[in-house]
Amino acid sequence: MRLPPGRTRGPHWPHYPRRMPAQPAGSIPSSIAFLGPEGTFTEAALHSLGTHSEGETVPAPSVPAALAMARSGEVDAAFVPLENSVEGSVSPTIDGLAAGDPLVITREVFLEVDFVLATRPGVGRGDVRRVASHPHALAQTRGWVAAHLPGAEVVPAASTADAARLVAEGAHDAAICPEIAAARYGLDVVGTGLADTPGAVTRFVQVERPGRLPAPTGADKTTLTCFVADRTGVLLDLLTEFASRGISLTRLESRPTRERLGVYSFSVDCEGHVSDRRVGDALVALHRLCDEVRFQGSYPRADGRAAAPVHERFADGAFADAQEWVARLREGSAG
Ligand SMILES: O=C(O)C(=O)C[C@]1(C(=O)O)C=C[C@@H](O)C=C1
Repeated sequence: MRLPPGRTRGPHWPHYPRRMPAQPAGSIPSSIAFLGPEGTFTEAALHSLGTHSEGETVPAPSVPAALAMARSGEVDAAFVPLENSVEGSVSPTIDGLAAGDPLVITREVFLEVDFVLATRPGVGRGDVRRVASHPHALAQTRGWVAAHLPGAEVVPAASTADAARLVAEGAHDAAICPEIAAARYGLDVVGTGLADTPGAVTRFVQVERPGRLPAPTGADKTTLTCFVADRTGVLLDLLTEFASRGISLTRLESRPTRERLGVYSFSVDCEGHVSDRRVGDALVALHRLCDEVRFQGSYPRADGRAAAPVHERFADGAFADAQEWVARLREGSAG
């Protein structure tokens, strides 16, 4: 099962891991930091786009480090995991985008993830006493590890590829990682199909300093973080602004603000682009309602799902008509 020596990248990149269909072109920054080291799912997702040569992609040791590189201008963009269909959101990304200098999402990519067990040549599955991986990967393979490596110590690593690198250095016995990471660090694959839920998908995002807003495509998403006062019904008020304009949410979660226990912000993905009148109108309302709304980008959706049909009541023309009507009233006309 071991890949031939030296076969790290190249012919197998386009084939594995599998990218989800309907990837939009998006904007192409010239340098991009990704959660590294080489061999992570994040790197695989980035390369699956086929838009970057190796020299333009820079491995970062962590999600906060990748975001810091984009904020400082050391690179044009960062590419990081945001959520997984089994394990949920990647909190260093959600929280890292909600605080600090603004960054906006300009592209999303979905990648199916599955894991292998990788060891140094000669170390069998029965020899594994310490197994390492990224916490999200450990969570997605908990059942497999309990069944096949009972009693092994489970150690978190900065990424799946970092776990593979540490195994190659002798720090741990085995890594749970992508097959490409096993190949990259010269490890043997001694177990495949480790995911407890086959077909799991991770969503990755490209983020940049504000300045480039991807053009609307008709199938877009907008991401926001809403900071609200701690008062009864505020979440209902917030949701009403979307529902009353026919805007479907694709993700909603609360995150602690770190101010004190019980004070949360809401991280929201909704359908539509800020240049759609209904989305712009909802943002106007949220700006009034919330202590702060952080706009985190409008970008083409890449999950292959069609946008929910927009009722004519919520189409751009309906908003334009209504605004013109009010303008006429303000000029003294009867409407
Ligand atoms: O460690 C990696 O390979 C990553 O790209 C990170 C990450 C994550 O953050 O969830 C990405 C996909 C998998 O779910 C496991 C780990």
